[in-house]
Amino acid sequence: MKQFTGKIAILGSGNIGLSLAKGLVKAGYAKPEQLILTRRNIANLAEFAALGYGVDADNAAAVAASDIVVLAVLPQQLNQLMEQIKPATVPAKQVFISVASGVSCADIRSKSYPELEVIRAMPNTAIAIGQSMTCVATDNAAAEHVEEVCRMFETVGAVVKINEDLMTAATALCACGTAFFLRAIRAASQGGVEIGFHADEALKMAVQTAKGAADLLLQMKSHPEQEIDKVTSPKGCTIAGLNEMEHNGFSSSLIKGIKLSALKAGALYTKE
Ligand SMILES: NC(=O)C1=CN([C@@H]2O[C@H](COP(=O)(O)OP(=O)(O)OC[C@H]3O[C@@H](n4cnc5c(N)ncnc54)[C@H](O)[C@@H]3O)[C@@H](O)[C@H]2O)C=CC1
Ligand SMILES: O=C(O)[C@@H]1CCC=N1
Repeated sequence: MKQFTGKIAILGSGNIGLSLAKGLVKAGYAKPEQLILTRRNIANLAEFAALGYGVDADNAAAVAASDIVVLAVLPQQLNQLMEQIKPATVPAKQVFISVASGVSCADIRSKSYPELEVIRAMPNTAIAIGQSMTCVATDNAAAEHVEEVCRMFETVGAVVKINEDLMTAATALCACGTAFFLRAIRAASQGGVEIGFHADEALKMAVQTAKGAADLLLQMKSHPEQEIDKVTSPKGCTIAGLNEMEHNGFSSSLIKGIKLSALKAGALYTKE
């Protein structure tokens, strides 16, 4: 794998920013010294500084020193951040990647320069361990820069290029999705406790069962229902449990939750 040779600023190193930083270093895409992490309170980044990561409270200085700038603040914090970094932004030098939900490439340019190249990326927190599902979209970036950004995210998981108008849908399905599947695993483990396992064993069993189910789809390239049909023996216990879950709205509640998250993702940002 070709290592990136430039500098990457991650502005707003909270949950997703730090997950990205850890993932890129773990994958060997960049060394800690090639990353500059910013955060309002950099005391919270002391353990990263000790590991050799660049840490700075000054967003503009971080941008000035970087080739790739990752915007990883909350949508409601973005306008202020763009104001802070405008003096250091040089469109011919830096490519901007925004992971902020509900903020378009055009919104970002409207707070910066019209020629700024902006690529949106929607990863999830599994990026820290190289298992993200990252969706990438742009409305103006050069093909070579999009390819570099895809290469970067491919080192830390799977990448799909999508149209920008599907970015809020990607947020709900893939980024919020991590929490949805985790809650499903937690609920399964609670069921396991009720039928006789200690909490730690129940969780371990539920986690491995979920991992095996996901891997069946990935490795066999089959449809979930094909695999479900292999589990549900006639008059058996699986179909009894599964139908009971469906009578209680299992699929419906997931679908409704994903639709609501997508609506909310599209309404997180206020232009002014
Ligand atoms: N958490 C997740 O799983 C994902 C989050 N996102 C998006 O990533 C963005 C960040 O989300 P989280 O990491 O969850 O939030 P967070 O609150 O954990 O991280 C945001 C960080 O930005 C810092 N910050 C705020 N203003 C700043 C400024 N002017 N300069 C420097 N640092 C500043 C905050 O101190 C905080 O540490 C959001 O836009 C969210 O929509 C996208 C995909 C997944
Ligand atoms: O909950 C949120 O708003 C962010 C965006 C996707 C995941 N976390």
